[in-house]
Amino acid sequence: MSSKRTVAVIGGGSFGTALANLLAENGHKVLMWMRDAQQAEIIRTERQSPRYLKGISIHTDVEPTTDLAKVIQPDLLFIALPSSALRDVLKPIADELNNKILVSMTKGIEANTFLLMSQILQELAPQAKIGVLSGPNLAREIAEHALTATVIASEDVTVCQQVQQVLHSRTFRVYASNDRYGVELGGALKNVYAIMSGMTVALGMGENTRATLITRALAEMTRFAVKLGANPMTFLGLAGVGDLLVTCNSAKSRNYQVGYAIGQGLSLDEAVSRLGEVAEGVNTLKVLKAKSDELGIYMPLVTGLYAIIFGGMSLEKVIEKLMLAEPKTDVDFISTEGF
Ligand SMILES: NC(=O)C1=CN([C@@H]2O[C@H](COP(=O)(O)OP(=O)(O)OC[C@H]3O[C@@H](n4cnc5c(N)ncnc54)[C@H](OP(=O)(O)O)[C@@H]3O)[C@@H](O)[C@H]2O)C=CC1
Ligand SMILES: O=C(CO)COP(=O)(O)O
Repeated sequence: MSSKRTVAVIGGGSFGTALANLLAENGHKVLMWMRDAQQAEIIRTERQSPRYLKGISIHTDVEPTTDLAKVIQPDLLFIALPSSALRDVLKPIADELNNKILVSMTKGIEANTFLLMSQILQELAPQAKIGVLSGPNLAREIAEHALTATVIASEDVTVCQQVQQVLHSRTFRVYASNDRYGVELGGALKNVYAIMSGMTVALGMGENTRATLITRALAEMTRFAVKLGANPMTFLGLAGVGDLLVTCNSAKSRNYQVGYAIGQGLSLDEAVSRLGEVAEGVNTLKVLKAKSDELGIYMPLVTGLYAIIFGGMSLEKVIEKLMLAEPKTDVDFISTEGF
């Protein structure tokens, strides 16, 4: 059993709150930073979040705070901010983050730089020890104690060990990996395919279609990752196929919900504002399309979804292009040759 410590969580949305509860249930004191003082006060007094994870009680050892100087006191910090906010929130306190253990839970890619969140952390705090937590981890299911597994990825084995120690519980199992880049890339890329999957479900397209989509999505994201130097084997693990399966199959996934709403005929803006929470796949689709074009990587699903959402192409046209494209071989994506 791990020794009890004080741990910080930066970000008080669905995932930050679910993780803070897990840590507190394991006996740790948790400082949870959020930007909104009113939300913090409601959590303090009512032990419920007014916006996220409705109906979930927030443990009394989770202390909400809007004070960044206070939240950076512990040695171990989990970061659960949207990718669009991570750099801006942490930049003013970057110097204080050096020599800490920083674990990113954010599944996104920075626009313009194509940096993953742990790479931004490294840039901001070069002396920090960095890890990435990723896997099939729907926040609500974690908060409801559904049996869940995840991956902590870091080049530094002590980071993996410490995260396993503070988080392991009867309902939450943490596997270790040394492939930080692959684990993080898997978590970011799958959001795009979850949008697509939600769309096919809204359109009543059947189980053969969804199984094909998910399998070809795995091929496509692995092909992309291999071209960027990641280990394809990582994509067969929890942070690859595991996370792809859960988000492409669950109506609890916000990215799936955005796709579903678009499939019902809503515009992207309407779908995103109806959601009211972060759906990282929308930005990831843009940056992924730009990067795959730049590097000349064959990504027909990304190209097709981009054409529908940002190019005004009809779904029928995209389906026709995908189905009638040049014949290919099946498991081509593990090899770096021949495609
Ligand atoms: N939810 C899930 O199941 C999972 C989420 N993730 C990842 O975790 C990350 C966070 O997602 P999640 O917690 O679900 O998101 P939510 O939408 O539930 O919450 C977002 C949180 O970030 C805050 N926030 C938004 N913009 C800013 C900003 N500019 N500055 C400071 N704080 C801001 C929000 O505050 P406010 O309420 O004031 O707007 C809120 O506390 C995402 O990258 C997501 O992909 C990963 C695995 C599972
Ligand atoms: O990453 C997730 C589950 O692992 C959550 O996905 P959504 O952001 O689509 O809800």
